[in-house]
Amino acid sequence: WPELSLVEVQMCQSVLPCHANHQEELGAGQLLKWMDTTACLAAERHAGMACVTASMDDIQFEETVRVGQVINIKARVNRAFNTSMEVGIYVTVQEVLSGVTKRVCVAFSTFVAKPTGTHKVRKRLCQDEEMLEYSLASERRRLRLYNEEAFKNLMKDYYNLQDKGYVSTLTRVESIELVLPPHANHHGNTFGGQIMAWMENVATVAASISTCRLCGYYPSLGAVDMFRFRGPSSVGDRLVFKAMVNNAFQTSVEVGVRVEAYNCEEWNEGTPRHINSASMIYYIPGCGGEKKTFPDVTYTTLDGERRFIGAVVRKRIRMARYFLYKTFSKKSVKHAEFTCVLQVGVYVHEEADKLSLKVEMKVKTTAFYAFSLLADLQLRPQWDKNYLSCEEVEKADEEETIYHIKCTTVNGSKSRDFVVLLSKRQPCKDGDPYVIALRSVTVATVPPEENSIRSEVKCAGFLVHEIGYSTCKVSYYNQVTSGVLPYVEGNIAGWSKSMEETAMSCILFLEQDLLTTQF
Ligand SMILES: CCCC(=O)SCCNC(=O)CCNC(=O)[C@H](O)C(C)(C)COP(=O)(O)OP(=O)(O)OC[C@H]1O[C@@H](n2cnc3c(N)ncnc32)[C@H](O)[C@@H]1OP(=O)(O)O
Repeated sequence: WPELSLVEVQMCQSVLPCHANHQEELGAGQLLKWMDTTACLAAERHAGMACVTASMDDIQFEETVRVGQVINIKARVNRAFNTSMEVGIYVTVQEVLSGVTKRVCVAFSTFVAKPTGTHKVRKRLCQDEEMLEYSLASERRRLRLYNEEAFKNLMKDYYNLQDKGYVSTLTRVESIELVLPPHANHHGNTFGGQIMAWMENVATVAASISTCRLCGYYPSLGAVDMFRFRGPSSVGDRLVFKAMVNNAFQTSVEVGVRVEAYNCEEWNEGTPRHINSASMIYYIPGCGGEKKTFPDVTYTTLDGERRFIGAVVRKRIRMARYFLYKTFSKKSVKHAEFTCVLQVGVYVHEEADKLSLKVEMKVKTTAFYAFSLLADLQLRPQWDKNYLSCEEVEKADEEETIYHIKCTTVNGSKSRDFVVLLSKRQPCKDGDPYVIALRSVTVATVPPEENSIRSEVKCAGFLVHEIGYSTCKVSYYNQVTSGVLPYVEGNIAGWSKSMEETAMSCILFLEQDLLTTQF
């Protein structure tokens, strides 16, 4: 056996019928409990003192675990900050007879040393092979501490057009638990994992109302959104769990759960403490890995609307984080719709280490007009604030021109420049789009400059479709390279809306130009 280091803890559990649901599958709540306990033991081992769970990042469950299999949970302190630590949790399942092992999920929890706010945890020295995880831990910390603000910012821009579907309040579930000593640690605090297990319990009932009653299928928990433990609860508290379906997407539903705690006094006065809120994402497993579709949901109250739109925003942020985590682990194949704000839609497609972006814009101008303006790259600094300047280098023929683009600096690094060939084509027949394609080229007349990083555009451009009288759809595509990434990473991670802003500015440019030409 390799020695476990002082920052690692491992737990092994045989999955018994008492851990499983009626379908003989391990309940996600039970798994979350084991994960939280293992991670807490790793944190306490490193800190040398008691710790509490502050948060658990998004988790995607990749495998169903069944009775008779063996679960292995490995938790390791990736990085110690000030009074908090990030613990990485790696869960696998093993088929006992064959020995085949599969990954169930990877999660990241933050633990804070207790008593909180006073005890700094010692920094951890790491080996070379741990350096990547160590650096990524601080990136993840940035994402999780910014999560609520990113959510609030994005909420301002979303609206809903859907008015059909079953009313979400039909799925409302409420349950109560009394915290007893077996539910708490030796300080009397309710275990975070126990709270997550109770939350999963009510969320599953709410999801089942929408799936079993309306479609005749049992739901499975596919992912949990970031959990934040807002405040402690302890032995003797009554915990009230309220769950409801917030929104249904094509093959998933989001269930929101709110937890309120009352001690005896608060119980008599009816003044609860809000200690936790989380969102859980369910799907209906079909045959051959296909997922079944869910019926639409709608709402009748303002609170319902807030939850409905909130689910769309959380999906966007979750997909952004998922992409970043997957990039770290080099495993991919994902297609995600990011936003649909006003006339702009932003999409990402990720496949085999390639990330592509698509921005769709609905523009009130003719396709030919939009095409003519977009095909003149020297006009782009007027609407794209990342472009400092763009000069024509060479015109090969009517359809092909080489440009030198100078871009702004990002994240304090040097500015970047690109030398690109722009090729434009008009439609051959009705229904075909106008095409503008961009890719990097090397030309002797524009050598790399010392104060700028020469970067690459692999495959980018615009497709312009006529969609009616004086209206067109402009789709912008970009296969993201390391040179382009700094300009779009804020969008991918969910903390910036620069792509939507640039798209809005492009729409204004294309539409205003038409106005000034007409009058
Ligand atoms: C298996 C046994 C373990 C358990 O189950 S423990 C029971 C479940 N957990 C709980 O009851 C904790 C309840 N929550 C709390 O007590 C407080 O909210 C908590 C976590 C102490 C944070 O209190 P605050 O007043 O916000 O403290 P603070 O602003 O001084 O921050 C202290 C350190 O915590 C970090 N933190 C706060 N909220 C976070 C979050 N959502 N995600 C990740 N990290 C977070 C914060 O960055 C700070 O870290 P650092 O000192 O800079 O290293």
